[in-house]
Amino acid sequence: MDKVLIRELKVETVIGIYEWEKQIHQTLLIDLDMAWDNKLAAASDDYQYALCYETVSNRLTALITEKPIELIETVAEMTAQCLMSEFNVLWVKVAVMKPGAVPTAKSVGVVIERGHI
Ligand SMILES: Nc1nc2c(c(=O)[nH]1)N=C([C@H](O)[C@@H](O)CO)CN2
Repeated sequence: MDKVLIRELKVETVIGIYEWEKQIHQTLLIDLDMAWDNKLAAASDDYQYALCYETVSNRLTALITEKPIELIETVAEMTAQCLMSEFNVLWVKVAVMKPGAVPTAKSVGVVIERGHI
């Protein structure tokens, strides 16, 4: 299965369940594996057939920073639904990491897979 990948997309946003977290911005790091048939883009060398990782990154950053969110699970689900509905991605794996959320862990996070090929 072909994929388009984004690694460690950095999104600064209001995220968390505690009152103090609603007053600050924190960093999320997002990894995306998006099923995409890359054959057509490669054969034609034509951008119109590519899943544009730049456009995806910008759209997801806008979506996630639109309003405060409590759970990183919500971020993961919103991300997956956006990719499937707006970009016609048939399957996606989304990992959302919140570095520093637990002082004794380098990072914590969730991963989901949605859709099917
Ligand atoms: N499964 C989750 N557990 C926790 C979350 C979360 O989003 N998903 N969030 C918090 C707090 O916001 C935490 O990040 C503050 O350190 C706690 N557990």
